[in-house]
Amino acid sequence: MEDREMTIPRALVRRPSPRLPEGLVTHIDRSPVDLDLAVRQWEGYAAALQDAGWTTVEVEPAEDCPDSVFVEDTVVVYGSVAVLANPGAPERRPEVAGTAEVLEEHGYTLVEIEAPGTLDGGDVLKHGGTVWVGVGGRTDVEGASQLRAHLEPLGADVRTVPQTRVLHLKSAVTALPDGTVVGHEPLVQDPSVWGERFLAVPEESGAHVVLLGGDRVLMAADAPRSARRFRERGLEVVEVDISEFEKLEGCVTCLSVRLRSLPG
Ligand SMILES: NC(=O)NCCC[C@H](N)C(=O)O
Repeated sequence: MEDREMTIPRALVRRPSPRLPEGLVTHIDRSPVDLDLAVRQWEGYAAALQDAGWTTVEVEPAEDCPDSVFVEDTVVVYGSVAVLANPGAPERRPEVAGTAEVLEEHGYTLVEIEAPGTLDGGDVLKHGGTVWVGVGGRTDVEGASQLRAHLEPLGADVRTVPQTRVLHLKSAVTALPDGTVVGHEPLVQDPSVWGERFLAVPEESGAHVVLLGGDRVLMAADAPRSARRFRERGLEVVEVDISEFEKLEGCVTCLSVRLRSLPG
């Protein structure tokens, strides 16, 4: 790995569309989204990444795509390969082209999930060499099997996980730096998938962490009891208010794509 890759971690982000308040809701009731507040929260989120040493790279805004701020759903990055998603919600498919453009400019090898398979990046949890894919919501069996075909030659161990209680797998579980998988139990279909590695957290948003590097994690501000538990485990927790995105079933994870080993 080149020095530059080691020293400049980058994260893709995408400015909210003016049509954000029209974003999809599936598992919760719709409530009004304050666009101005959402933009301020998005800026706060990007600033938190930057404060933690990440260079943010903006994907061209997609003004006609209400959900485009949730950039994570458009791609799965693994090493130097970017697997372009085929989002399970047809309305979101036009979002993928902008992400592809930026990743191509940055030297990634692009491959894609092809119809009839569907896959959203939010259904893919990676840690170490293991990749868990939530199947049953926006991602289907065919999409997961195409992802496996792309990633197994790269050495990934790809495992499918049933997932229907929330929008995406990473709305239910994410991983702490040491590989502990955290989830709010009522929303996790089958915690036994993770065995001893599973840690229950008391709040829904407590299950959503973005790894910022080292022992530092980013999470939403509305899970203070989970944040306390993480601090007790020795983690440094950065909290951001993302209330307007949560009204559209968004989490901290879905607002960026972290590029840990940028090629070229
Ligand atoms: N990865 C994520 O959790 N993405 C959130 C997407 C929310 C958006 N309103 C959607 O339904 O697609």
